[in-house]
This record gives sequence, C-alpha cells and structure tokens, in this order.
Amino acid sequence: MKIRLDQVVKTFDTFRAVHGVSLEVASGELVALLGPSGSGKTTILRMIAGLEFADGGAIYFGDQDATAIPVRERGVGFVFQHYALFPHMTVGENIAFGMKVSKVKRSKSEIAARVDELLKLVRLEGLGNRFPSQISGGQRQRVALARALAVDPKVLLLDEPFGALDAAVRRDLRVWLREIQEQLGITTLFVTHDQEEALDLADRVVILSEGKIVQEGTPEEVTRRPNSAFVTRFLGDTNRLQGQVGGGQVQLGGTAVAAPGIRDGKADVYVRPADLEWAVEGEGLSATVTRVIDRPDHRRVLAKLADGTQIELDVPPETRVLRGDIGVLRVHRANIFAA
Ligand SMILES: Nc1ncnc2c1ncn2[C@@H]1O[C@H](COP(=O)(O)OP(=O)(O)OP(=O)(O)O)[C@@H](O)[C@H]1O
Repeated sequence: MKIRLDQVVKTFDTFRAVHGVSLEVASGELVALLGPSGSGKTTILRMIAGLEFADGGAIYFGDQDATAIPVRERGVGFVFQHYALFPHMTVGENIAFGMKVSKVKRSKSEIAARVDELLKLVRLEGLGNRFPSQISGGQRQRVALARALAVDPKVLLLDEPFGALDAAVRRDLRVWLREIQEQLGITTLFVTHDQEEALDLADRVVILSEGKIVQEGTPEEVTRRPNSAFVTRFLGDTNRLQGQVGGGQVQLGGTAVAAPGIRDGKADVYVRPADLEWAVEGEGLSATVTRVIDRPDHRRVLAKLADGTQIELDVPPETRVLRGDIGVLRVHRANIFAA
C-alpha cells in the first residue's frame, strides 16, 4: 500500500506543529522520519494512523483519501515506545487480542495457529504462555510488533519502538526488524531521533526540522550530500571551520578542498572527525593536541588550531598521539556552505 501526504498541516491551538508536509512512501518501502525532539514526527505518524486530524492538505492510502477511511479500516499496525502490553494477558493473548476484536471473524483454532506463526516470526517460540513482566524489554517490543502484525496491516507505523532499550539490544532489533519488514514487504514508516538507527534501517530517510521536511533521500544521499548546515550537524559529529571560496576551491592550511557550485566568498566548512588526518609535519592546519579519548574502534583526538578553534578528529587506535603534541591536520572531505 502506497501512502502519500500532500501539503499536510497540523496546528495545536495557535502552534503549528506540521507545516505543509508532502511525502510519498512507496509500497513495501521502509522510510525513517528523523528529526530532533518536537520536529513533528509523532504528529505526522498519528495523522496517518487517523489518531489525529490534519487541518490542511490530504493523506492518501493508495489512491483513496484517508479521511474517508475509518481508523479501524485503515489497515494500520502501530508500535510505540511505550505501547505497553496488557499486563494481565499472556504473550499469546496479547498477540491474539486484535484478532479477537476484529470485524473479520476467526475461529479459536485459526487464532491459535496465527499466534504460533507470529511467535515464530518474531522468534519467541515457546514464550506464548509467559506474562509481559516475565520477559525482557526487547522481547516485549517483539511481542508488540507481533500484535501489530496479527491483523495483517497494509501499513506499519513505528514510533521510536526501541527507544527505551539499551544500545546493544537496539542494534539487534534493528537488523531483525529489517529482515521481517523485507520478508513481509509491508510499507513501513519508522520514527526516530537516532541518526544511526535511521541510516541503518531505512531505504529512505526524511529529515524534519520544526514541522518541515528539510531533506529526504537514501542514507547515502543524505550523509554524503547534506543540503544544509543543519542536516550536516544533525547527522553526526562535525567540525566547523571558516574558509574562503575562490574558483571552486576552499583553502585550508595550504591544502585545497573542492567546493563545487559554491559562490566565491566566505564559507562555513564542515568536516567530520573521520575526514581529518593527523600528521606530525607537512602541509595542513597547525594544531595542538589538548586531549585524547580512547574508544573501541578509534582514538578521538581533541585539538586546538592556532586561532583557538576546537577540532575533533578520529585516528586509528594504534596512532601514537599525546596531549601537548603539535602537528598538522589535513582535510580529506568537507561539506561547504556559503556563509
Ligand atoms: N496534543 C498536543 N497539543 C499541543 N501541542 C502538541 C500536541 N502534540 C504535539 N504538540 C507539539 O507539536 C510539536 C511536535 O510534536 P511531535 O510529538 O510531533 O514531535 P516529535 O518530533 O515526535 O518529538 P519527539 O521526538 O520528542 O517525540 C511539539 O512542539 C509538541 O509540543
């Protein structure tokens, strides 16, 4: 099922939370809505589900205007971060709940067979008789997904479903969710404020700020070609340097970095920590190391340029670098915006 939003607007009292958002999610696609807190992600999802009404624009399910489709008939499965399971029901009963209240009548044995099938799909075979308090947080979110999938939704809406879980469990669940989504081919919208999660999971990422879409594209497009300083900063750690563009290049400490399509004049040059190289001598920006932080797969070096600018760069874990060392930084890649 394809979903299309056309110039959707939502205002709460006098506050406009969503400003004319247009968006298309192809059938079977997994799209992440990514943005800082308050950017309107949840409001957009709730409007698609029919839990909130748009006060401008339109939402289409396939070619049909969604306002004409009652919430229960939209065929939407929802999983929220805090969409608690019914605590007094077993895992199996939780999964069966939607089927029992659905307009589509199923026999007891049909429901039991479907519950078994879903338990297998979410890899919780044998746990059907446990209560939610007797399983882990990650397992509970898998039950929540099975419950959402029980009634064969055409669209799956996930609102920070792994938000409350620890980092390692989140990563496992991401891989698992992607596999299930591909297996079922179900159109999915996933809300998150976690860049890594969005980039890992999605076919396409839609970045929101203050109720507006500021960029959308594949993970590769948005990471390699962010269209603004906001997107560049939001997608990950970055350094900001001042530069002067001339003839399609910007000069940084004696090295030229390509600045295609940027008009001559002052520019902000954003450089990710991994796109800087540390050298003891040679051409580059002179810097003094102020701190070294060891991380599992690299060393993060904090350094100061001659003009006092603080810089962060990542070097391989075995690099010999100490606080107080003086060297040079070379820029390998940058995102440049006219200032
Ligand atoms: N029922 C409501 N009444 C008034 N304002 C609301 C209501 N729901 C949301 N808002 C406001 O609309 C804006 C967008 O909220 P929304 O929950 O959609 O953002 P979000 O991007 O999902 O944020 P988060 O990541 O924190 O969940 C916020 O400023 C929020 O305070």
